[in-house]
Amino acid sequence: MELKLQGIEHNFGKKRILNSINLTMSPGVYGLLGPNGTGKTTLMRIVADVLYPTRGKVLLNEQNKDEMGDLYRAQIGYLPQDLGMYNHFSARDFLYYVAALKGLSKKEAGDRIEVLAQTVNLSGEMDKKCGKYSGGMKRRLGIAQALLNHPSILILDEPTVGLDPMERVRFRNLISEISAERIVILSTHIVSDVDHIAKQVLLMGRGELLRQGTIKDLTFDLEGEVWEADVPGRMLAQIEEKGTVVNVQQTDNGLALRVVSKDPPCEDARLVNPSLEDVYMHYFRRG
Ligand SMILES: Nc1ncnc2c1ncn2[C@@H]1O[C@H](COP(=O)(O)OP(=O)(O)OP(=O)(O)O)[C@@H](O)[C@H]1O
Repeated sequence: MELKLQGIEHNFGKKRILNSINLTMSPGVYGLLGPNGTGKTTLMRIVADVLYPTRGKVLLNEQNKDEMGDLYRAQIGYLPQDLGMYNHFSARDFLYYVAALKGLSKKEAGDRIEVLAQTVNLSGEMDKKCGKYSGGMKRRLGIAQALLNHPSILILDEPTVGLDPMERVRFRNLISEISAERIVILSTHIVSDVDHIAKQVLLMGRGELLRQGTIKDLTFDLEGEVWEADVPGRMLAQIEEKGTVVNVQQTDNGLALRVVSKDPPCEDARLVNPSLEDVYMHYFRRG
C-alpha cells in the first residue's frame, strides 16, 4: 500500500497554509511534528478527505482519492483533535452510533466493538457513560471509533493532548501495536510521542515539510554538534549566542547546559549523542 501526496497546497482566504507538500507513505507510523499553527491539522484533514486542498493530489496506490470517492473514505480512520462524544451515551452506544454512520451492520458492529474494546483496553468500561470517562479513556475510545471500519490509513490529530505520562506511554504502545499493516499519521508537538514508535518523522514548519527521515537519520544530522557543559550562570547569554541551548538545569555550582552548536560552546564541553528533542529544538527554537 502506498499513499502519496503530490504538490499539496492550501490557502485559507489569501493566507497560504500549506506549501507544496510532497510525501510518499507506506505502512508504519509517521510522526508529524511541529509547533502550533504550522498546518498539521490542515494537512491531516486533507488526507482524511474532509477538506479539499487548493492544489495538489492525494493518491492511494496510484489512484486519485477524488476519483475513488467512498472507496477511499472506507479506508480512512480519523481521530480529530476535538472528537465530539455524546456525554449521555454509553461508550458502547457511541461506538454503535459511529459504526452505523460508517455503514456497518448491527451484527458486524457488535462483533467489532467487542474486539476493539479489548484492543483499547476498555472492555470493562463499555457501559459507562462517555461523560464519565477520563481524558485517557476518551482518547482510547476515540481510537476505537477510528478503527471500526478496519481502516488501512489511520489519522490521529494530537491524540495524546491532556494525557498523564502513564496514559501517554500506554497510548504510544497501542499505536505501535495497531500500526503493523496500516499507515498511521500522528500529529503532535510532543517529541516523546513519536520518539520510540515512528518509522518516519516529518518535521513541519510554516506549512512546509522541513525534513523527513527516520529518527536515526534526523539525529545523525546533528552528530558531533550536541554538547553538555557545566558553567557558571553568568555564561548563559554568551553560550546562547553560539548555539541553541536545548536544556538548562540549575546545579549547586551553576548551570548544566545542553547545547547544539557546530563548535564547542565553551571549554570543557562534552560531546553527547543527539536526541530527537535536540533536532526539534534546533529546527524550531525561534518559532
Ligand atoms: N478554517 C480555517 N480558516 C482560516 N484559517 C484557518 C482555518 N483552520 C486553520 N487555519 C489557520 O491555519 C494555520 C494552520 O492551522 P492548523 O490547525 O493546520 O495548524 P496545526 O499545526 O495543526 O496547529 P496546532 O498544533 O495548534 O493544532 C493557522 O494559522 C490557523 O489559524
